[in-house]
Amino acid sequence: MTSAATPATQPLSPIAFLKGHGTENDFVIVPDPGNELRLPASAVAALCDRRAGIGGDGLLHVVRSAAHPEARSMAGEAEWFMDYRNADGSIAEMCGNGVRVFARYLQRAGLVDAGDLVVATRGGVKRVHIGEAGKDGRAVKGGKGGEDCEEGHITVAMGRALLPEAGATVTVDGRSWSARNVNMGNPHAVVFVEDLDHAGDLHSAPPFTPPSVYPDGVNVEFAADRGARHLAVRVHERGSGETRSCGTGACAVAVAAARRDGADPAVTGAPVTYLVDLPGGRLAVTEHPDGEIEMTGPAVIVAEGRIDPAWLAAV
Ligand SMILES: N[C@@H](CCC[C@H](N)C(=O)O)C(=O)O
Repeated sequence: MTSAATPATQPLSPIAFLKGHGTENDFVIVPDPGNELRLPASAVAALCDRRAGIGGDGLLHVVRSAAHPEARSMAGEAEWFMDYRNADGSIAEMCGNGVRVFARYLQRAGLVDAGDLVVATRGGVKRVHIGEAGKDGRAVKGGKGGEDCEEGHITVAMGRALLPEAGATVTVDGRSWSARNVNMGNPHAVVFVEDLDHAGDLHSAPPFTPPSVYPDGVNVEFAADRGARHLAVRVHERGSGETRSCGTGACAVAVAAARRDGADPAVTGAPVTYLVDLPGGRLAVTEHPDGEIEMTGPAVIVAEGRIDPAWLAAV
């Protein structure tokens, strides 16, 4: 995680924001096409504060790629850059639920239509497909907020997973498990447990992971089998704490489960799909023989409003 480069002054007029979520992983969305806002870590943390701010697991800063130093090189491919921040203000490479909500915002704002688009992220350019209401064959049935999602589900080509050989140990409240190390652009430690309650109270006892293996921190997923290619997951996110869902985490769990189950698509030549149930809803994750991972789920905008610029400048 690094710190953000931001302009020195804040505009004085009210700043537009929206609030949205994907399987209850919730975000403050701040449209800023020209990258004119000053959003240091303290401002992001204040906006994401659930009592003194708007509240969210993270913030989606919506910027034209050409206007952001970290995205300029992707501007020829992708017009929009998802400048993603965790709730504590730290920067992450990728956010799977965030990129669906980001696409939903672009659609709602009339900046893109349903169908295919590309979004620039710190983890590279991601291909996104916005399904049309009621007729998209990729809809995930049975998920909370799933089939009822008005505007259709959104599928993201998340890229390939890296599976470093070096494993790690995850410790919660004196109990330890060996974890599978999976990188989805951002780091994940996946632990298989028999019962998700074994992860305990992740708020008061967050997981400990060795800094020698994860010097920049890590997202930790606890996964339990629910049936054939069907998993239930709880997640403790780097920079945000326990959240109700994590898209990159669901992908990491699905890949780790496929390797555990001897279902590596690169070997079998057949795609493999896992349903991943998180406290906030269901995601479907498909790994293809070329290694590409597709994640499908809902994305909802719930509100929009204005931020007081004087308040933001003072936090
Ligand atoms: N909730 C996200 C992941 C957000 C970033 C993560 N906390 C990190 O620091 O890597 C998702 O849906 O993938």
